[in-house]
Amino acid sequence: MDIDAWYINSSDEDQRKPHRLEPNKPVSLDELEKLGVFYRKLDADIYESDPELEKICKDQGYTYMDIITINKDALPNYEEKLKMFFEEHLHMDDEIRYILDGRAYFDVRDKEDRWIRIAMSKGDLITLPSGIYHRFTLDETNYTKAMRLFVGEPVWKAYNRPADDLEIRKKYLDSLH
Ligand SMILES: CSCCC(=O)/C(O)=C/O
Ligand SMILES: [Fe+2]
Repeated sequence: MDIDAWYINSSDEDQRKPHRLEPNKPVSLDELEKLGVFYRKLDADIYESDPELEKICKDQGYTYMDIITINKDALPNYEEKLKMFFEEHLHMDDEIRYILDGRAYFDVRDKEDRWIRIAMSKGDLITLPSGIYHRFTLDETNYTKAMRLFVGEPVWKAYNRPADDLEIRKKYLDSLH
């Protein structure tokens, strides 16, 4: 399974640009898994009747799913939401997203607090663990459609950084040892 992830520079350029270092410093699936980030590729053309997706949901206990389309015309309060998604934050629960169409980036912090950018495109399913600092942005295509999965009723609340005193953050940091 292949993933395109890399360390980013800290330039103030448009967040939608790749922000690759020169030379590029890629991050492997193994390195991401050590941070608790899991990735897999599915066939998004058959998401409505995909036995593989059904099995994942059953095994992981994902009982909630909805679909969000993120572009200027489809998402109410588009600019405000994009700004919110790009604020560094964490959640009390895992963030599970399955890209059905379009492209986007998730950024996650590594153990040394450096940003890693993960390129997401059609068929990519990602799980970010509860307590990890992260953010989300569209890329320069300005469009993605994603399934959001959840165990039980969804809780969308984001805790912006600093949230270091939260138990979930401490638990996450402990899990890295
Ligand atoms: C692709 S869904 C929008 C992003 C989001 O829900 C979130 O919490 C980003 O961190
Ligand atoms: Fe999030």
